[in-house]
Amino acid sequence: MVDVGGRFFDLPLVEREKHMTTDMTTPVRYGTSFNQTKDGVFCWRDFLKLVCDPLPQVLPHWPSSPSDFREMTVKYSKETKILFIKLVEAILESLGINVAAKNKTQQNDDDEEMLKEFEDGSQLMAVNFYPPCPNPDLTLGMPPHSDYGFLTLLLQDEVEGLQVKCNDDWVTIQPIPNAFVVNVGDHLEIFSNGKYKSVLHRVLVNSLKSRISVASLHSLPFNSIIKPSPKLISETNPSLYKDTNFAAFLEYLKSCDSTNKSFLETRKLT
Ligand SMILES: O=C(O)CCC(=O)C(=O)O
Ligand SMILES: [Fe+2]
Repeated sequence: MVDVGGRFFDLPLVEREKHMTTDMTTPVRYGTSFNQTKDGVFCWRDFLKLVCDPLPQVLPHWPSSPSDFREMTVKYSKETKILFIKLVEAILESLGINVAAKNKTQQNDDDEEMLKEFEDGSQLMAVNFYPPCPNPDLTLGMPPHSDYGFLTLLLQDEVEGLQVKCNDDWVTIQPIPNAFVVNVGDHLEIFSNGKYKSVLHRVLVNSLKSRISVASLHSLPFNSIIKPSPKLISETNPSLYKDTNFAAFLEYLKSCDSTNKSFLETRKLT
């Protein structure tokens, strides 16, 4: 995926810019830091964002060049979805929401229903390309942010750049070949009523090497309400977050371009 993503960014600009749009709702969006007209903050990054579901509807919009792009990306998105579901099963179990139980009871039916919602969930893929930067100290590849979804499966090439905020320090995440970094997103923080914390991260650039990463963002279906799991709420454990949905998130993005975990902050009840 890193290879075919890299070949997309090697294409001439006329080919890439066919996918350039300011419409946030299209199934494919290309953007380049060298040709931004609106963004107040410039990041040293080009990106290609692909909505991955429903596949039959979105696929015809995906880039048809390089010629193997669609085939490779479909395969990759399906494999990452399978991994995401496995991780969700483990996370639900860790929260005491046991979907693997074999005994059929009303409760297990509800839990299986929940897993089905994740299987039908939304997936967005962001292929990020960070060109070498002559002044790496003056900019960032990506400013500090947390991902909005449930989990992000992030694949990086061998060039370091990703940093995660740990206590008050930025910690560089060394790339491990063919391994994923799994980032907790805002929706999981809300769903777990704060037991999991979404992670603040940013990307540094360097003057020598370009860098590629592929982020696969997963959450519940686009129309779902994201709220703390009722299984985790009681009189002694009240809900700490307001119900939210993607529409609220998109509204927020339109209304301001601020970074950090600020969307999540707007959803907190305390
Ligand atoms: O390039 C990276 O390592 C991180 C990318 C990222 O945070 C994102 O696409 O949301
Ligand atoms: Fe991110």
